[in-house]
Amino acid sequence: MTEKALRLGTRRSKLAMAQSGQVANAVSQVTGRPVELVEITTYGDVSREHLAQIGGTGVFVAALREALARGEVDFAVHSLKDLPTTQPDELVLAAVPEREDPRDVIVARDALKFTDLPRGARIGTGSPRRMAQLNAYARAHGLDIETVPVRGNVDTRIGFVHKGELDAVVLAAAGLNRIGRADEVTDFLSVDTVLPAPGQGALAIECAAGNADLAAALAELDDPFTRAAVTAERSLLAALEAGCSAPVGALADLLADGQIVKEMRLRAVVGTTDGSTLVQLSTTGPVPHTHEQAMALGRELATEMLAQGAAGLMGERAH
Ligand SMILES: NCc1[nH]cc(CCC(=O)O)c1CC(=O)O
Repeated sequence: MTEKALRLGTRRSKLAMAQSGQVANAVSQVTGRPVELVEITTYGDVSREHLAQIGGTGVFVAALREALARGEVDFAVHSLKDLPTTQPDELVLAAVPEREDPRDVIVARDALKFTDLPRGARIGTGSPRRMAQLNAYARAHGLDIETVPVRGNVDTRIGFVHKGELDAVVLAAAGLNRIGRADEVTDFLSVDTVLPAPGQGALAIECAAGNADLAAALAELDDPFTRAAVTAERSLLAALEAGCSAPVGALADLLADGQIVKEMRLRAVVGTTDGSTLVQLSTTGPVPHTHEQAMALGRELATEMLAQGAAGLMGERAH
């Protein structure tokens, strides 16, 4: 006889449904149980206000967490970059699966590359992080671009380009990959140009801390390197006291000598949205083996960035 289905709480957006569907398959493989999707509407899905205005952190996540806390669902899948850095005691990040491509990309008209955009090109992004770095690059390389705030799901954003209202939009590669629209990408932005959001490209699988059996089963989907990297990135974000809508980019990766992994590198940037000032730093350290070591890597880099004036560049604090 089949066991009772596990209930996976998910947002209804195409991206959320795609990533929940993929995780559902993986979870039913490791648990041997069927997984059913339970759709939950979040404030971030219904609000027409700009994300920065509604206060950033966690708007997509709160409703899913409430459903978990009420026991209406057994686990939830979040985009890690949308997850607040403070973890509620009653919930646990049971798994952080292997990360997808962390880069940002552009989808531009006429298959244009970022550096081939014509003078005065209008690029849609509502993200202060993307604005700051794109504008900084443009200033340094004599590009004349205008970043235009946009919001909405991936279809809406790409629609602005197809309708001719914008020359390009900036999106995360991972999101496009997950919804099967990777072929719309016209250029991949090097992380030397635009550092992604902390946690970008990674998913978080969360369940009740009290549900130890489920947490243990879900932990089979955890990728320790991804977990260490995103822990360092999010520790940096927390130490800067910035939220997910703050102009903070961060990416941790492994430095290898041939096949031998030597160190973890953490790169981070904070800047003003006009790109006039960036604080950009990098550090390397031993590959973290514990949560605390990964946290320390992020904290240490944040301390250096704050010493270089990072706090003054973040504008109004997201919470
Ligand atoms: N802010 C919305 C959001 N949250 C997660 C992703 C997809 C990429 C990911 O999982 O990191 C996106 C869309 C985007 O930024 O293009």
